[in-house]
Formats: sequence, C-alpha cells, structure tokens
Amino acid sequence: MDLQECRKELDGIDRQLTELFERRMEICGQVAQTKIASGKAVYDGEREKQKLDAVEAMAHGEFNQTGVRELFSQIMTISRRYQYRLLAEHGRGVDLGFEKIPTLKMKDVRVVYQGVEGAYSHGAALQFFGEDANVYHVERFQDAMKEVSEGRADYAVLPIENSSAGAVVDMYDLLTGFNNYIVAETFLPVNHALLGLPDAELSDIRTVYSHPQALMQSSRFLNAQEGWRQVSCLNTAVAACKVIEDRDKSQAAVASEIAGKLYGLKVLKSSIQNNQGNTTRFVILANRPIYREGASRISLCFELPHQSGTLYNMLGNFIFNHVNMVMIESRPIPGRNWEYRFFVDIEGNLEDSAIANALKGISAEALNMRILGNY
Ligand SMILES: C=C(O[C@@H]1C=C(C(=O)O)C=C[C@H]1O)C(=O)O
Repeated sequence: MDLQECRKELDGIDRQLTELFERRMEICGQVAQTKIASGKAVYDGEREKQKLDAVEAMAHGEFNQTGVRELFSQIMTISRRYQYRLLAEHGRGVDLGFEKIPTLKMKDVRVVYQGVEGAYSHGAALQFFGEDANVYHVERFQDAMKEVSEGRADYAVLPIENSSAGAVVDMYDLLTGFNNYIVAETFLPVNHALLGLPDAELSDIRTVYSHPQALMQSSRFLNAQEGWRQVSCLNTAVAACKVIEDRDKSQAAVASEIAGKLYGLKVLKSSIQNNQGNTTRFVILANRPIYREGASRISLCFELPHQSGTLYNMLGNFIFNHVNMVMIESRPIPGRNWEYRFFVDIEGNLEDSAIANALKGISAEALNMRILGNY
C-alpha cells in the first residue's frame, strides 16, 4: 500500500471507530439514566479496572496492550464526563456547600496577619482592607489561621506565592489543616526601600540592616555602595526599629516604605530591589465557605496515590469540561510515603455547570477533595 492507500484505509477505520464511539456513548447515556434512578455513583473503579484488564488481554504485544489500556482509560473518562453532565441536568449536581454573597464585608472587621508591624503582610492587609482597617498580628502562619477558624478575626491575610521565589509551601500544608476558605487575593509589589533617620542623607550611610532575604534581593544597589557594611537581622521591621533606636545617622535599614512610615524613618532611596517586578500574592481567608458573585478563580486540593496515570486521569476532568488550569503544586502527605496532595487553581465560578461537572468528577475519583475557595 502506498501513502494514499494507507490513508484511505485509515479513514475507513476511523469512521467505524467514531460510529462505535458514538454508539458506546449512547449506551453510557442509558447507564446514566439507571444511575439517576438508583442513585448509584457514576464512577465504578472496580468495573473500570476489569475493563482495562480485559481489553489489554485482547490486544497483542506489549505496545498495543499499553496502547489500548490508555485508549480505554480515556474513553471511560469521557464516558464519565458525559454521565456527570446528564446527572447535573437531572438536578443531581453537586452541592458544593458554598454560599454566594454579593460583596465581602469590609467594614468593622478584624484582620490578622503574620509577622510584625511594617512587614509586607501588614502592607498587604492595609492594601486590601484600607489604611484604617482594624489589623493585628500574630507570630506564626498557623496562629493566624487559628485566629480566623476560632472566630477572633474575620479575615487572615497570608502570603501564598512570590513571583520570583515561588510557592510559600507552609501555607499549602496549613490550608488543609484548617477549615478556612480563600475569599479574595491581593498582589503586593515587593518594594524594598532604604530607610534612614529623618536627618540622614544617603552620603551618611555606612551600615545597613535587614533580613538576609531583603539584603540579597537588594544586592545590586547595596554592593555598588563603597564601604557599606551589611548586617542581618531577624526581619525587616526589627532592622527599622534598630535604626530609630540607635539614633546613629550612619545606619540605614532595608524594609518596606510602610515600615518607614510606622517607625518614623525617612526614605533615602525607594525601590532598591534587583527585580523591579517582584510581587507577592496574598490570600484573604475567612472561616465560612463563601464566594463573591463573579469570582473567577477556584483553588482546590485532592490526594492521589503514587501510581502512573492517576494525575493524568484526574486532570482529564478539566480537559473534557474545557476548564482552564492555571496553577498546580504538589506536597507530600505527612505519614503516607510517596502519596501526594495536589493543589490546583482553575479559572471559573462555582455556578458554572462545567466547573460543577469537573469538581464532581474529581470528588468521586480522587481522595479528600476540598474546595479551598472561589475568589
Ligand atoms: C458506564 C459506566 O460508568 C462508568 C464508565 C465506565 C465505562 O465507560 O465503561 C465504566 C465504569 C464507570 O466508572 C458503568 O458504570 O458501567
């Protein structure tokens, strides 16, 4: 056979495959009807396993055996997608347990952040809730989560991701450890300023204090200054505090401008960080599953065993519902070697039927799916 003839033959086979696919889907529709009547779950893992073993046994040679396994795993994923859709049309959609609200309550609320006054988290809280917001701080991320879950604070503002350093991994573990929900996000540019005493000038400076990260992130500017000593501190706010307390004009701190304002320091030079676009994404957490009208991003997590194809199958729930995934992170599950918890962000609103379908699929097929928020 030449190429022309081969392709003609393939066209005929593909026509048959398509016809058979459509017939198969029709039967799957009938299966869905029985499930609507009986209340049985769409996903039947045992039946799928038997099916994959059976088709594999029918194929010849290792390559084809793996191939049909993969093919049928996909076909069954599509079959389930279709069934979830039919179930949703019959009012058997998922109750995701979230309440839609017109706007977030922003007035007379208590807001907690982690760290000290003048830290970037403080800046993020004021950026989102306004300069006059009723904010307070705690020492650790988990303390902030606890303040919210136990109702002492209405919201917590915590960093989740930095544009150059990546995910704040501790936060991911905490998101599953507490029943708090992400209700909003805010992006704070990480702008390090050089702060000195009110009567100091740039030419007076000999020693610079800051957190090692901030010193490193401002290395280009700092290293270009001849004879400046760089000294590490616990955090940027402690550095600012030291400068004001020592009353020495030759000392400066690298910290946020808000720290400067708080401690009464003068901005000797703003935006001294190497990377001008450096931004941190903060999430706002509340202790109730609420989402704003028009919310467009959903964060969720689920667990998967360390087996080939499990993640691929799970992500099929997004692909076949045309849901766009914008972030994925994995974290080991404590105490369960080689099993992972995945954190995924998708675009959409909990009211969209495609989203409900995808989430229903994942909740049936993965372990411990949790919607962390729609914001
Ligand atoms: C069609 C069914 O629903 C699902 C899809 C399957 C398939 O397409 O073969 C198999 C098992 C179920 O997970 C069924 O239960 O038979």
